[in-house]
Amino acid sequence: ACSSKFVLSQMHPMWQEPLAVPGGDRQSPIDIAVRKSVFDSKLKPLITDYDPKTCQQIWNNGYSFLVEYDDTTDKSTLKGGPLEDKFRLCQFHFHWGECNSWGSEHTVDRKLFPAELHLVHWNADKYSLFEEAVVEDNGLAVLGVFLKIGKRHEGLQKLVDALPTIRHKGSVVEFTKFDPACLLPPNIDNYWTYHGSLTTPPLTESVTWIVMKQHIEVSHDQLAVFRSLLFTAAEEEVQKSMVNNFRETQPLRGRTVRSSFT
Ligand SMILES: COc1ccc2c(ccc[n+]2C(=O)c2ccc(S(N)(=O)=O)cc2)c1
Ligand SMILES: [Zn+2]
Repeated sequence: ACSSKFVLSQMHPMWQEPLAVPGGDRQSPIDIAVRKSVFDSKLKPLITDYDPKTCQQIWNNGYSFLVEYDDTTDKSTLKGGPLEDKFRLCQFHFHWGECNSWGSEHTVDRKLFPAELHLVHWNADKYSLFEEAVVEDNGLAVLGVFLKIGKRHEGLQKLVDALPTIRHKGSVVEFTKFDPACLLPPNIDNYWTYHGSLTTPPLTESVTWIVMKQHIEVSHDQLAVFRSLLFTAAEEEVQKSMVNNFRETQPLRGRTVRSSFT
């Protein structure tokens, strides 16, 4: 039973009605219908080059928790795959459910995963700041990785151990020397890619999505710690558990999802 103070799985206002963007015809997330995706042999392998020294802090922004990187130089970058330019890593975060039956944003043939990792990058060849890139068609590239419940993820544990120190919205702690490459699946050459949007406000249609076919495994207990976070700030009367912070899948509107594998 949940204690009186904590209203569990209170749907966060932002997610009660998935906001529709007027005229938005490239919204995210989507369902990836595998048999309708089109193999594109011109898609190159993805090249990630992350420097753990650029890791700066971890904080609760009231939607998710973010691990933020210094993106003032080209130290942590993503290129290749569907991308023409070099993109800089600015942050990664997750989306998850109140239970292990759902929580991911993208689905694969309508299959839901318990959580989804997003590594957010912006086009440093064309723009000089994230804020500039976030409103441009080719401004952002987000790498999505599905999480499944299984064996404990050793690399994730450092992050899980920091979560109790950022329980409330607005809390920030220093977090350094974390290599986000440890959160990628062994094979990053098998992925789907399509043009979409941010999945939280401002929902701007500036994202080249690259969703990994291969998932990573985390333990039940590790994911349970995600759910101990709160949407609410310390001073708020009613505390709300940070769960179900995912957006519903959006209409494809004629888009094609390409695959890098057959
Ligand atoms: C211009 O005002 C902004 C711009 C971006 C904001 C934001 C608030 C939260 C997240 N963001 C994000 O940057 C953001 C939001 C969603 C995602 S997602 N889930 O990867 O699509 C990535 C990044 C406000
Ligand atoms: Zn996200």
